[in-house]
Order: sequence, then structure tokens, then C-alpha cells
Amino acid sequence: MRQLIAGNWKMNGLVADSLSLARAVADAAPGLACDLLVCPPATVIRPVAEALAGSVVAVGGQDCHTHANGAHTGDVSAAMLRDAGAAWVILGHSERRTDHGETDTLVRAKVAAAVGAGLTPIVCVGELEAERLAGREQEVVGRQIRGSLPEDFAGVVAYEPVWAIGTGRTPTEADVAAMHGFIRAELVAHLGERGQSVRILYGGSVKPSNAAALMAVPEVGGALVGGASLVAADFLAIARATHGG
Ligand SMILES: O=C(CO)COP(=O)(O)O
Repeated sequence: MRQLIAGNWKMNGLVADSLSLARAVADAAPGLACDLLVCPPATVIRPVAEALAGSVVAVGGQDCHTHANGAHTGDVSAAMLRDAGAAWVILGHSERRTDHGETDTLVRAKVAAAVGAGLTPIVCVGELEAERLAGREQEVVGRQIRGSLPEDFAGVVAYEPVWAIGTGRTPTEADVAAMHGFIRAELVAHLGERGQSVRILYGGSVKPSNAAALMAVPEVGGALVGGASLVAADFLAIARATHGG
């Protein structure tokens, strides 16, 4: 399966800079051997999606509510993301889990809402540094997978160790291999045969300098890129580091 390079722009981007970033990615996309996705803030999804219409670059949101509409001030539903031009949505990012107290149960409900609205979910899992130091990373990630993914899950999983996000630190390739192998086994145990075809992205300080090594690790199906996705040249360099298999 082709690797997926997804950019999580987080809370960054006004219309003008978002459009130039999106266009720069789209211009280079036809020559790349991976799938490409950008996830801008909700306010610029529509202009970015319009600018990318007809390109191979997909657009996603960064969160959605569990309900399609209603009295939920400040929230955005999956149907609204879809209506704005998104086809994907990131769910359960550690920043959502930390900043907004999101639980596995809530993430699971959001997955159902996203799929119901026609979006493909990318569900994020990953341990805190203290949990890794205590040797509990597989226990934590296994619990997140079983709690956050419905049994009929057909999206993407992103392994993002919380301590690697925005820090410039990454796990060793051996640690990534061990965790992705563990996640694959958990997916198959939880989802049956369908668990074999779920792409497992790595996220956390992916840069042009480390992308080739990380993307070559077995069971790494691509990357979820934060900071480096805001610079077109860096995001594209990461995309060129995929193995296109
Ligand atoms: O959180 C991330 C992507 O969702 C990773 O962020 P950084 O690439 O900035 O570490």
C-alpha cells in the first residue's frame, strides 16, 4: 500500500498563507509516490479544498463533534467538515486528549460520527514519556486502540508518542518497529482480518532529516507531520522520502 503523508497544520494558517502552502504541495504532488493529505484549521478548509479541487491532495479536519448539529457552541460537526470539502478527519490527537479532556470513549463516538458523515478517520494514539520510562507504552497504546476504535473500524491509526510531538526527539527505529508491530497485532486482534489493511502512520518530530529512516521501518504506513507540514519544502521533502511501495 502507498504510504500516506498527512500534514496536521494545528491552529496555524490564515487564508492567504494557507492557500500558498496548499498550492505549493499540489504543484509537486503529481511526481510523488505517496498519498498526500493536508488538515488545515476549520476556518480555512473550504478555501483550501477549493484550491486543491482536481489535485491529488486530499483535505481533512482536525476534530469533529459526535453530533451532526445542535446546541454545541464552538464545535464543528463531521457533516460540516464534509460540507466544507474535507474527506478525512484527525481524531483523538493527544492535544485534544490533553487540552479538551477527550477520552477513548469519546474518540470512539467521534469515529462513528465521522464515518457516518462520509469522512475517513485518522485516530491518534501514543504514550506519555513517563509511561514509556515505566515500560508501559504498549499497555497504554493497546488500551487506546481497544477503547477508541469501533469493531468495524476502517480508517487509519497514527502512533504519536506524546513526548516526541514538537520536541525534535523521536523514538529509535527499533522502538518504532516494536510499537508498530504491536499496533498491527492489536488491530488484527480487535478488528479481525480487516486489521491487516489499516495504515499505521508515525507522528512526532518527523523532519526531512529523519523521514527516510522512519518511513523505511516495517509497518510504518506514512507520517502525520506537524511543524514540518507548515513549510512546503519540508513537507515535500518528507513525501519524497517515502518508499512508494
Ligand atoms: O502532533 C503531530 C502531528 O499530529 C506531530 O507534530 P510535530 O511534527 O510538530 O512534532
